[in-house]
Amino acid sequence: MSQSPESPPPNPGPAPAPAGPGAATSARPPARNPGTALDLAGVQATRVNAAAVASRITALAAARPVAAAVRPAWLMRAIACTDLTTLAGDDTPGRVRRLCAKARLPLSPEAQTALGAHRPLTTAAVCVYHGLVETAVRALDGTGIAVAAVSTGFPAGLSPLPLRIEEIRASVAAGAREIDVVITRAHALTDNWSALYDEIAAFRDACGDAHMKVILATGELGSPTRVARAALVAMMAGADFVKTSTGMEKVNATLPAALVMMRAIRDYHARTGARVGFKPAGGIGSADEALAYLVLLREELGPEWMTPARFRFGASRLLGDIERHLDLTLTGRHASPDHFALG
Ligand SMILES: O=C[C@H](O)COP(=O)(O)O
Repeated sequence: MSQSPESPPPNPGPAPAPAGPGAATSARPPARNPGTALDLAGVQATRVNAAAVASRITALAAARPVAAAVRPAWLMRAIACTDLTTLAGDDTPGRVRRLCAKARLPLSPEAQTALGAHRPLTTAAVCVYHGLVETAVRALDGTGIAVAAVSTGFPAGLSPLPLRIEEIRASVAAGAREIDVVITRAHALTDNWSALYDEIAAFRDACGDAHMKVILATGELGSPTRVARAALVAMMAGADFVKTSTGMEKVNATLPAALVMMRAIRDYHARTGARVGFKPAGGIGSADEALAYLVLLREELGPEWMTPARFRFGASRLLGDIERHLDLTLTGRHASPDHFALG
């Protein structure tokens, strides 16, 4: 198993996606990744050429941008694929309820109509710490918007394993339909792939019917090869999504890390037929960044991944910037930076 970012598919530029704004905000993937046995030889054989990754990302930046005519549809797709997140020490039930109100109505009905949305637009999920899961579940009741909980001693993931597993179970019992788990980085950093596999498999078992996103903390893994190997191990252990970052590392989501993870997802799909989702998270705050990730996603994994079932942004600030962009499209005037503060 090897990645070959040095030979990317031809770059067609971002052909306008019939984004179907507001489409399918159901947060549940159509089928889960059952996982496989740990293929240690396959993991160890995986190597990534960092220079080739960099050159692919440079080429992407130089390609033509998403055409102005279809930017609103792409940006509404970004909203539909967002896990609207608050993960702060001073989170309160009131803040989470306001965030949930924003998740239910990320753009005004008038704006949605003017932008051509075919059905009501919502975010895919609201992502909170365990202690606020019940508040979010109540606030989102009847909407179909999932509550995602960060569990397993987020963000460092260094609490005792039984406590991390218990935290997952508690979040599921409280109503979380999605669980974002963090890996023990030391397992990846010491090439202890079997320990990493066992840990993630135990997390998956504790998740039960809740879908599991595995956070690799790519900024702490040291090399793209290690990112690719960790992503593969996570998928073999049953990850429904692989996610870049907690938002708390010094380096969070990056396009190079995203490319490496998308290629790992592609490899895994080719080997098993399972379509694992991808979630870039941490530090993604602008509409232009969101478009860059969506273009990369479309080129690397194809349009069938451009759905909340297989793609999410983990973001606390992104929605505000997308709103400003869409407002500019509609009014021709720039809103003040704090006009769309929440989200
Ligand atoms: O999982 C999501 C991240 O924690 C969000 O990070 P952010 O606050 O930098 O957008």
